[in-house]
Amino acid sequence: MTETLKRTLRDSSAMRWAMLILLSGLTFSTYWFQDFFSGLKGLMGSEMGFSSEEFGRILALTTIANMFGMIIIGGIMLDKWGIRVAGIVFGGIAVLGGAISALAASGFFGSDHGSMLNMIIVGRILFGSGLEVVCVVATRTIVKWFKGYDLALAMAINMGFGRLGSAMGTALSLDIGGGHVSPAVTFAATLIGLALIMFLIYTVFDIKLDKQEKAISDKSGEVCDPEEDFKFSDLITLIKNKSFLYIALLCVTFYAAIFPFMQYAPDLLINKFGFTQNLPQAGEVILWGSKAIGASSIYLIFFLFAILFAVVPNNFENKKTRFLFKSGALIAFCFYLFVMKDILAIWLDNGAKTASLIPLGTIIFTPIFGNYVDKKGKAASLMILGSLLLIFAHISLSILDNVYIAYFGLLSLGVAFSLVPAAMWPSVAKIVAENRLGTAYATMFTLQNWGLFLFFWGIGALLDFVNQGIPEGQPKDYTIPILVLVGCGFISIFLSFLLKKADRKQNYGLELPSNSN
Ligand SMILES: C[C@H](N)C(=O)N[C@@H](CCCCN)C(=O)O
Repeated sequence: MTETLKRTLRDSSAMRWAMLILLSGLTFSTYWFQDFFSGLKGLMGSEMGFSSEEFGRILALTTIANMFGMIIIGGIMLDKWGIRVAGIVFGGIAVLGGAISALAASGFFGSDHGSMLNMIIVGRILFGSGLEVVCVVATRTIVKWFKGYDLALAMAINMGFGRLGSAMGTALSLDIGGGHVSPAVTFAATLIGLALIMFLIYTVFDIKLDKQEKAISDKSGEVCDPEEDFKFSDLITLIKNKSFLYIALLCVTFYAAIFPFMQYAPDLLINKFGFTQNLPQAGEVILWGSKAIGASSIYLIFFLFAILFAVVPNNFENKKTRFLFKSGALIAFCFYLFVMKDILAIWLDNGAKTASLIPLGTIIFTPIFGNYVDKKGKAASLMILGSLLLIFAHISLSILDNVYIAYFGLLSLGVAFSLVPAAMWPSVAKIVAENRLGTAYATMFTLQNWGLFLFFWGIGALLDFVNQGIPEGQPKDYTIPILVLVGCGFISIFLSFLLKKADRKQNYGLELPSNSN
């Protein structure tokens, strides 16, 4: 687009990506807070005396307000108040929830088992409502800025920030806590506070964009598709739409097999495959830290240049440039792996750090698949493939006992966890009109929370049930709790096929490139 055609902030690519980063702070920090307990499960048992069932209860009750309509209420507020107010209010609720959980874990409300457990749960319920509505706000905001411009890629990058938060929360919480739960909870809650400040900065630009768009529509008499208020009849209409119904159910079964699994994955790797949860010595931390920071900074500089290079218009038109860029990226990555090899070896021995590779891997894969969906389409087929990988992953981590196959299982879980979301979320924007997207995402997230509730709690309770009589600290058998998730994979495949079939009839173009719409 030439300068003369740039009418608003959203027509500048630099501005769009900058807004995405400001917005993604909330995604990063809320996902961190959602997942960081997974790395602390063992410690929560030994330090606070929480059983697997209680651990599962904390996670499950995070979803309780959402199951009974909180996300829908948030969606209605979003429609009424707009992105800015809804983001601030629900981001604020997440901060408040985080703060209550942090105070509870520090013993502020009482240091007995019951007070700690109950008040952590109160904090998590508030946090959970904030997390989900913030996610709807983020999605709505991305559509506002990126419609017509690499929407799937932008959504994938936003999810990448979320996954980075999950990965870092899982991998580093034990180290951040220094062997205690409370500092790790305080750190996680502080992150959400900082992200809210980033969102406040975002709102300044959002106001400016609204003013520019209003001025343009006043001048030209253009009438924009108005955002319509939530009506319950919309819900009925949505659910009656077969493609929407299948994708919403797929969202339930697919995420039920992934998010709950991730909360238990570090403990599973420790119990089933003998991974460690040892904290490194102070000297080792300094040595690895300096090595990792050195190598990562060099790689980051290279990476920033690559991005700069990539955003210069028409750079990739040239075949030779493209080849040079790709070879440079590969050489830099090999160098990076070489420098980091000792750290990687230790990383791959630690349960929480290995489990963090699942969300970490999705950061690379999700934008690649997002870009593929933008350019080539095939969203429904990719959801089928993702569900197949999910089945392989859970079989390899439950009934099989080989650690190398388990690594493959984790890898395929990472690919599935990239493929399905990269294809699913932009597809919703094809099935549902833009002014109904808030309702659509809120409905999907509500249903998804029912599945999460069941499996967050169910896995913990089943784990206690099948390991009755085994004292804390002795290896637990995870076979049956994880095998149950294979069932979710089979239902996901079935739903993906139904979706593909329904799309053929309803012609939403799920198999077509997004950028052609
Ligand atoms: C946590 C939330 N309910 C969720 O499902 N998040 C999705 C991403 C949704 C993005 C929609 N644009 C996830 O895969 O994390």
